[in-house]
Amino acid sequence: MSKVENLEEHRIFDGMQYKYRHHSELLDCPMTFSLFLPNKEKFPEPPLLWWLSGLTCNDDNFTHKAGAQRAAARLGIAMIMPDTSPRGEEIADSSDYDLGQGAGFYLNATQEPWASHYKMYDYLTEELTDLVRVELGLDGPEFISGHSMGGHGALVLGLRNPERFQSITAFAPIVNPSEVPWGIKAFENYLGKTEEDWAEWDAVKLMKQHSGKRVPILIDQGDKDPFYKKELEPAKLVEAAKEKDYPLQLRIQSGHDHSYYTIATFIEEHLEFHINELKK
Ligand SMILES: N[C@@H](CCC(=O)N[C@@H](CS)C(=O)NCC(=O)O)C(=O)O
Repeated sequence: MSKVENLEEHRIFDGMQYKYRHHSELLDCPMTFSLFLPNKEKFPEPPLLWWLSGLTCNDDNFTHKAGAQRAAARLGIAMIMPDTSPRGEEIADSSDYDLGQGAGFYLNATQEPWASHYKMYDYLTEELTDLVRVELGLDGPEFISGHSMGGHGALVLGLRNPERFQSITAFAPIVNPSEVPWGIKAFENYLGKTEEDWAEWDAVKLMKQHSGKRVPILIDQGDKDPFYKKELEPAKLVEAAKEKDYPLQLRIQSGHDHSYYTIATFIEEHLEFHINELKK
C-alpha cells in the first residue's frame, strides 16, 4: 500500500496540482504537503523545486497565492510545498505566531518540549526526500527556494547540501537568525542558550565558513517590507558572500512589501533563474 494518501488533485495550466498526507515516522505525526507536476508527456523527468514557506504558513499559502504554476508548467518544473512544522493536538505549541506550530524554522530541535517532534531539517532532507523519490518517482535535479523563515530554510538547506541543490533563491529571507528577534526567540527555545549551537542554522555563519561547491543564490527583498531592517537585513549575507567571492545577487525591489504579492511578482524570474543555472 502506498505510503501517501492523495487528498486533492486539480488540473492547473498544463499540469496538475496535488495535495498529499502521509504519516511521518520522524516527526511522529501526520504531515500534509502539496506538489505541482508539469505535463508528464512533455516533461517526464522534471527538476524539482523545494518551496519553504514562512511563519504562520502551511503548504497552501504558496500553492494558492504565488501563482507559480503557470511558469512551472511552461518551464517544466515540479514543485513541492511542505508544511512549516509538525502539527497536531499532541504536538508542543505556543500561542505566539513565531514559535511552535507554523514556525518550525527548518531545524532539528534539541530542547524540550520541542525536541521530540520538531525535526524539520531531517524530515525534509531525509524522510520527505525518500518519499518523493521512491513513492512519487521524482529523482531529477533539485532547486530550493523560500520566503522569510522559509528563505532562511532555503539558504540553510542549500548551503549545507551544495552537492544536492543546484541553485538557491529566496524572498525576504531571515539571513542571520542568531542576531534578530525572530531567530533568537526560536533558537533559544529549540536549540537552547548556547550560541555555538546556533551556527549550523544561520546562513551568514554558514557563508563565513563556506568552502567547496558554490551554488548560485538569488535574493529578492522589498524595500517596503516592515521586517526588512529589524528581522531580515540581507546585506549581511551579501557582505559575507563578498568575502568568499561567492555568487550571490541581491535585488532590492522598490515599493514591494513582505507579502505574497511580492512573491507572485517575481516567482517566474526565480524559476527561470533555476532553469538557466541548470542549463549552464
Ligand atoms: N504578523 C504576521 C507575521 C507573519 C507573516 O508575515 N508571515 C508571512 C511569512 S513570515 C506569511 O507568509 N504569511 C502568510 C501569508 O501571507 O499568506 C502574521 O501573523 O501573519
